[in-house]
Amino acid sequence: MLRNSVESNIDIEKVSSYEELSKKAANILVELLREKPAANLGLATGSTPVGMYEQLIKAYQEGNVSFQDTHTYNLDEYIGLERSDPNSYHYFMKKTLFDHIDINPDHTHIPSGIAEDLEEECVSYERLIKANGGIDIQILGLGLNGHIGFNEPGTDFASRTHIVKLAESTRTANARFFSKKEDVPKQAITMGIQSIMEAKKIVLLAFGKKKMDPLQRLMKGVVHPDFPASILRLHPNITIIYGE
Ligand SMILES: N[C@@H]1[C@@H](O)[C@H](O)[C@@H](COP(=O)(O)O)O[C@@H]1O
Repeated sequence: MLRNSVESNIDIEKVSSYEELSKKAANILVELLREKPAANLGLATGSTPVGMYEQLIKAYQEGNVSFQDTHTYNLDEYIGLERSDPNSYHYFMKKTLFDHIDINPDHTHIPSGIAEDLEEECVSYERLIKANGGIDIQILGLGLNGHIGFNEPGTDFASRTHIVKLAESTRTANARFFSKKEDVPKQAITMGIQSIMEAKKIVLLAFGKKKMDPLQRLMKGVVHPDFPASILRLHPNITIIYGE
């Protein structure tokens, strides 16, 4: 699919600090949860949403929000890392958010990268999201090569949860969290592009100079699998919060 000039209805908000980005993003989720405490949140890892998680914890501690009835679905996980591995996204989410709020651990869902049958894991993860009514708001970061979740360039726009081979550039970008690049897994399990596009609302966060080129490409480039995030322009309800 190639499209050059897509009329876009993106709600785009520029911020002047990372703190402002984090507060705005957290507020969107807090507002949703006040209206719909049993909402399904689609969550992301990476460094960009960390400040938003801090704000959510603060909102919880101040009594402004509860997660008791909330369900969460994470985008992705590395293949082969135990849940207790500090580099796994299970560990990241537990330490960064879940351990600090009143969410029921049984309501937090992350694809398993150590499932015996990974293909079956993909199918059941998709099924789980659907069975619970779909994602109300999906938080996304932006990979430098346009990846969303771990959907690397070339991923079919119709993809659902699947297993991916990570791009070398992604392994290099994420090596900062590992002691050496060779330790970065070569594969991951990720919600697909179609699974992401089915979220009722998407909030994409991008902060820092190096994210400005990919963001520009998302906003103005050709909508094409070579740059997976470009598909987001076709989502009917997307907010982008960015700053540098
Ligand atoms: N799988 C994650 C993505 O979901 C995330 O958006 C991206 C950007 O991360 P950061 O926010 O650290 O730049 O990193 C990883 O590859």
